[in-house]
Amino acid sequence: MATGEVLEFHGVSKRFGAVAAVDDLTARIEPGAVTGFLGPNGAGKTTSLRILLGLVGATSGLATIGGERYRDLRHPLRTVGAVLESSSFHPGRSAAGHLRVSALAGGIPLTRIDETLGLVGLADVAGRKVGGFSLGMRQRLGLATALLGDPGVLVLDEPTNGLDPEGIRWIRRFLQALAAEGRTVLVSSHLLAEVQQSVDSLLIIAHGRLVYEGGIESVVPADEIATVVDADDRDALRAAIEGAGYATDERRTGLAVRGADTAAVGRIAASAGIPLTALQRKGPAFEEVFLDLVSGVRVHPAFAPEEDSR
Ligand SMILES: Nc1ncnc2c1ncn2[C@@H]1O[C@H](COP(=O)(O)OP(=O)(O)OP(=O)(O)O)[C@@H](O)[C@H]1O
Repeated sequence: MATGEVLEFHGVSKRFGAVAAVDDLTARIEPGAVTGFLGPNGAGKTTSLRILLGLVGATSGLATIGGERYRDLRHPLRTVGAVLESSSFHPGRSAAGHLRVSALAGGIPLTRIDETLGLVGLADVAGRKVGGFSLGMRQRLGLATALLGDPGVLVLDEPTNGLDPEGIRWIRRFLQALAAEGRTVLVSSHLLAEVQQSVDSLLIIAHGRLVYEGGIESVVPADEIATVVDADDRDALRAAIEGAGYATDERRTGLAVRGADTAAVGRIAASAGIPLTALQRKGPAFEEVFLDLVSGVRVHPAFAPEEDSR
């Protein structure tokens, strides 16, 4: 069984002439989770992934997979699988034929061909020419190629680009299952909604710089979130919430609870046996915070310049 590896960027920068495509990127990606690499077009995601995979050299800094640079890995195809683009298949070759070429080149047992085709749901079309494949089928074939060596690390650049909702849902579940097996899954996207629903952890990059690193639930700072909740027995509800350690504020529409999300407040009410008449989240939307972070209007506390402590 493949084991996930930690991925690390240590002060990675890449310049293309006057353009700083990646600017002093330091980040750590853990196994056992799907990590989203989110940023607008041109933010530097693809360049960062290419540096990690040894396809382009960094101007400075170091990117490692399990502590090693890609080029120093003893078994690269068994360590990391990548899908960077989906259009590079020879149209006249079958799906199985493609995997055969990759398996032979990588010294991977040919029995993996049928196994990976089965994994990605292409077993029935193994002998069909790729020229007639839909975009979704090509994405699946790209994934099958990446999985041939049963790697513990998967790196995918915009895997849901151009897919229909069913294809997006399939990839999302597939990646979550791979992470649940303990693999490291890093997936880039410029689509906020996509990442928001499908990743456990998040890196946000803008103009080559990291502007957020952490759990998806912490993107909106907890102290900006409030929950407004109400019950026929408002006094009992207030007592239960305050008993759980949260302060409440009386509003016309109910009690405002700072620093607690709807799930937390709902749980408190349920365990106190209080039926709710309203439960509503208040505070900035994830998208609003994301746009502020990438435009620089907002700086996440962890990335704020150090304050003068005098
Ligand atoms: N080979 C190259 N030569 C010159 N400039 C480049 C090269 N590759 C990338 N760039 C520039 O570096 C910056 C970052 O590009 P990159 O492709 O890494 O961004 P991205 O976040 O992956 O964007 P997208 O979502 O559009 O793919 C852009 O300004 C891009 O034009």
